[in-house]
Amino acid sequence: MITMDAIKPGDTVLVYIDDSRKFVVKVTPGKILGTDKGFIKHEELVGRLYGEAVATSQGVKALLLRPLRHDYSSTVRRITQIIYPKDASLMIYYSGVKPGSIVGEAGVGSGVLTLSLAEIVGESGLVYGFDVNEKALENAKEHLEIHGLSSRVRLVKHDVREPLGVAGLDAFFLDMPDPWNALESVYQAVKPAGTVLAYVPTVNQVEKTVLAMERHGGFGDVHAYETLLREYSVEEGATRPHTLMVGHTGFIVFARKIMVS
Ligand SMILES: C[S@@+](CC[C@H](N)C(=O)[O-])C[C@H]1O[C@@H](n2cnc3c(N)ncnc32)[C@H](O)[C@@H]1O
Repeated sequence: MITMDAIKPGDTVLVYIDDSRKFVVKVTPGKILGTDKGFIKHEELVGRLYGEAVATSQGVKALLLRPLRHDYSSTVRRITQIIYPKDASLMIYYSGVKPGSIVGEAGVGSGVLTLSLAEIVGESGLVYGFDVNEKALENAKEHLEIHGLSSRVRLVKHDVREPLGVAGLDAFFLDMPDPWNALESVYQAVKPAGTVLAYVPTVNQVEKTVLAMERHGGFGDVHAYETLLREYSVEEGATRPHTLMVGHTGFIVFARKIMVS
């Protein structure tokens, strides 16, 4: 028999009105979700099933969904540029990160990638999230708590261009202006054959990162990628790509740690 979980206090729910009105709430009776399409009292969610719809105070339909990884980018409070799902998904896929992995990340920024990594490494894994900005760490902490993922992440205020004080990591993710200056500290933190993924917005940064990896000598299987994702408008007899798309986000550099002889 298939059992369906009813929403209870403390659960995390994605309240979806439309693509520009998605809200993550930790269900807390007494609290209210306010939107420009009306409000919903949290207690109205308790006992509902995921997948059900409720009406806002203005009678607008809102779906009750489970937050997925690609919802993080549209629901976190953005205090920095973020990594989009099309890039985060490829980076995570190439990294080999899985349940039980121990990974590093810098900078944490708005925490979009941190949330996905925390979800993937599971209860037995760990994410070290480094950032020089205290506000970024506080913001990420708040989001991790809402999603019940705090225990899987250690947030550390630290400049990753300096030694990290951790070793044996399975993978390291870099999203910072000058990843080439963090290569030695990342090299020391990652285990042999571990993966390193850098995300940079310009081709100049790609070149600097790849050339620095070559000069360093401790990185092999180095590649640079760009991802393009195009959504379609589906209408009978008139299905076609959306007129507008996200034309540019950033580039991804992939490498594996190799032993320096
Ligand atoms: C673009 S944001 C990262 C966004 C994040 N990946 C996300 O998806 O939300 C870049 C972050 O790197 C941090 N940063 C810059 N240089 C750093 C360094 N040397 N060490 C650690 N963090 C650094 C900044 O403070 C900023 O929060």
